[in-house]
Amino acid sequence: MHQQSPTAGPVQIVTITPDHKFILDEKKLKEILYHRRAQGKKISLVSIAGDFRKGKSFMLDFFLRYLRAKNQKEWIGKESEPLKGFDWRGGAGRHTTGMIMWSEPFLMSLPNGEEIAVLLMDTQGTFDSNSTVFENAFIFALTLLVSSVTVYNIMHNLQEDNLQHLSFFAEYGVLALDAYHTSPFQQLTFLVRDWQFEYETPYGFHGGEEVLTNRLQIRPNQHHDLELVRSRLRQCFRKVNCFLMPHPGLKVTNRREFDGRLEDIEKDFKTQLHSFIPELFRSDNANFVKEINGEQITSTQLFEYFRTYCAVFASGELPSPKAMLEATAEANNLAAKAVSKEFYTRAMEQHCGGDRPYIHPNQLDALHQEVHRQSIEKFRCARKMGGEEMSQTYLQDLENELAEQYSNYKKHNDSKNVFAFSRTPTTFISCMVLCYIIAGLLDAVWLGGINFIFMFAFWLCFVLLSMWLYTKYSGDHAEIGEYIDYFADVIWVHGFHPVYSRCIRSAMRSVLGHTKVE
Ligand SMILES: Nc1nc2c(ncn2[C@@H]2O[C@H](COP(=O)(O)OP(=O)(O)OP(=O)(O)O)[C@@H](O)[C@H]2O)c(=O)[nH]1
Ligand SMILES: [Mg+2]
Repeated sequence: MHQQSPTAGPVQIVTITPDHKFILDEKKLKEILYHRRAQGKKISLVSIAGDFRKGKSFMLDFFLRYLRAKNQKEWIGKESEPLKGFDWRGGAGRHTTGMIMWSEPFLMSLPNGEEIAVLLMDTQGTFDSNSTVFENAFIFALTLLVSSVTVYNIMHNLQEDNLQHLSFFAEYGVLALDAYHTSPFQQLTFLVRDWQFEYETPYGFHGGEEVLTNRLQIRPNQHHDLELVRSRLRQCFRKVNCFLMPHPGLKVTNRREFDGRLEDIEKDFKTQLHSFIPELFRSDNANFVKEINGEQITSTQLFEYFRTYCAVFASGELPSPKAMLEATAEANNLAAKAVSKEFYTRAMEQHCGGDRPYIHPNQLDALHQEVHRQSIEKFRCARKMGGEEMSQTYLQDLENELAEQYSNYKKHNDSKNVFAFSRTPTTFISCMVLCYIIAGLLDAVWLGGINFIFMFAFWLCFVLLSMWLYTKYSGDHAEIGEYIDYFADVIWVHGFHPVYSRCIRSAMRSVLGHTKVE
């Protein structure tokens, strides 16, 4: 795990307006997901969702401490240190609004040594008096869709309404399961706060599993809806588990001046934090890395999913599970396209980016052909949802975008060619002068018979130079101009340049008076 910069902090990526519309801040989200530390890496997004005023942001700050401490045993911090990071506070009015992500990814290693980027996200609490049903559903849906691990924070007990809340997603999940044979959601962890029945069921994951099994049991004569949610939940979430957390103590809940310091928190709570958080961030958990359609995705892809899902929800109504499935397929193609385009850009930047010198147009073209081929191949090989027809549309888009990028690289490369622009006429004029002098000298020593060779070279240079001038100033037959440039390059590199460098070196030797100038 890497050191975070001192400016790292919470960033609002989704804002909810007073008229209950939401706005995705693509620029800020892009800054996080395209952070240099996350580039090209697989991603894990751990989020927390649930009712308002139930200690979600507070809990996230402990996640933050764990990730910052780089696996140290004493990750939980000092006894008198205030708890900071995602904003949390006491009181009855809701605090977090929209969706908030930590500005920098954390790095973790998978058991096979591969580094992945881990992100944290806080969400607006549901069911406060200001938010609408759609708002709640939107927050919850988007969180589940983009996260690899969602912590569903609930108070006191796992109740029927908590399960009902998930019924819509279960329906979508089953649809996706039928269509693509892979479960769309990964890990759902119920986190029961203030568990009061420790005498009956112990704190921790073991107790949680007991409660969960009990609640998910299908009983005879149960209402059809209740039965459906239960049967589907385990099907469409790849992992569902539950953790029972003790009450943190009265100083935490009742004191206005409580600032999150550990010395004010009950020992039981701290002990359970030690068992909950390291387990939640276990990198050998198969569901830790975000997957869509059975493929582990990178941060670039996640960005496309975010955008597409937000566009689907923009109508202001919760879309049907079928529409969500279509959106996922669309996002899946968009993400594959983004990865291929990123590959193309990165490879081209390496060879002809802003800080690279001018390269010959033929060389640039050969580079483009090869990188383009690989980029298209990458798109074709990516697992895509939505069938061949949908993927063809996106392939065409990719082709167009790559062609546009190539034309920009060409223009940029040409603009670096100031010297090369003057090199062609300089070379030809020098050749002509040289040929003319040699022909004159030969004439003077009565060897005029072989003059025709030099006069031929003279006129050849003259014709090439005229043609070159014509192509440059008229803009016609640009490829002929490029060939002439190439020919002049060859003469320059193999003829003039070595002679010229040798002259400079010997001139320097004679000026400096020693022989070791290279
Ligand atoms: N009862 C109880 N209170 C807690 C717990 N953890 C933190 N709190 C307190 O709950 C209050 C709200 O904490 P936040 O983290 O801001 O809660 P939140 O769920 O993020 O609230 P919203 O952002 O408004 O949705 C604070 O006073 C915390 O001290 C807990 O486990 N149980
Ligand atoms: Mg909060």
